[in-house]
Amino acid sequence: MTQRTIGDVILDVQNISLRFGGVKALTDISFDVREHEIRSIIGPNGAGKSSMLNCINGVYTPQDGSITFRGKTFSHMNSRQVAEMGVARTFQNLALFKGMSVIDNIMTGRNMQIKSNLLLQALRIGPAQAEEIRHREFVEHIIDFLEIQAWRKTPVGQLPYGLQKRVDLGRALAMEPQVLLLDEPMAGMNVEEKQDMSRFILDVNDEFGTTIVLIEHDMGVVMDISDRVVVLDYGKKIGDGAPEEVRANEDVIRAYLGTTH
Ligand SMILES: Nc1ncnc2c1ncn2[C@@H]1O[C@H](COP(=O)(O)OP(=O)(O)OP(=O)(O)O)[C@@H](O)[C@H]1O
Repeated sequence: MTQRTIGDVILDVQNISLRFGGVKALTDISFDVREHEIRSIIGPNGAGKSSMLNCINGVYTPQDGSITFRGKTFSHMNSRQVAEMGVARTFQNLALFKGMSVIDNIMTGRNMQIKSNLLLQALRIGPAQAEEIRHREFVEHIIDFLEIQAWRKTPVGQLPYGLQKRVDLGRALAMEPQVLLLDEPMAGMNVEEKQDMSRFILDVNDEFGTTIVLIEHDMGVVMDISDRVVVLDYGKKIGDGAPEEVRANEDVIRAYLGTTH
């Protein structure tokens, strides 16, 4: 990996417990994420990875614990409020508008940044026009960065899966997040697509300075690109540290031996 400066703690997860009826999805989970870091959460199926991401994202409200983002602690915040604080995410099952073009899908990520009122936007006059031009420029920059110029006007539903994942990343980047949550960005990809996506994640982290929290099943990818890794198993944290540390952790080895990962 290139030499990057990892900063102070930007996201602090403290003693999070989450239950669904009798199911304990997460039990007393604590970990932190430092500014500019690539931090991964791994674990076998049903370990609690998506639940953890959904707590950070404001989709689920944990019964216990707190999450502090840039010094602000929240336990009851909805997804929109979390997004406004600077946390964006991509989805395991793509959440794109299949009939809309690549550009228009990425533009939806700019919605929160648009300040002018709806009528001015609809008429494209005055400040709304200037604003639209600015947003459009930013979106074009993302399109160039993700090397998807050739498909700018193509409806997203017509693109191969790997490219759709890239558009989803573009939509999240359009929000100019400080922290980007990636939910299995390589799921369903072939080797080449995985290599491309790994490179884009590293470049986003490097060039945009975005802090990244990543859930991923492909252990090879995780170990290659992460600064630190949290390991969950049955909703409990069983490992936390640099990739080489986690790889040598007996509990982690045991948890993975019984699975297909
Ligand atoms: N909305 C829900 N309602 C009830 N139980 C849930 C809900 N979401 C998750 N769970 C349960 O919580 C546990 C953790 O699930 P979660 O999806 O967070 O794991 P995961 O590590 O992301 O799994 P996978 O790798 O298969 O996506 C599982 O037992 C799951 O069945």
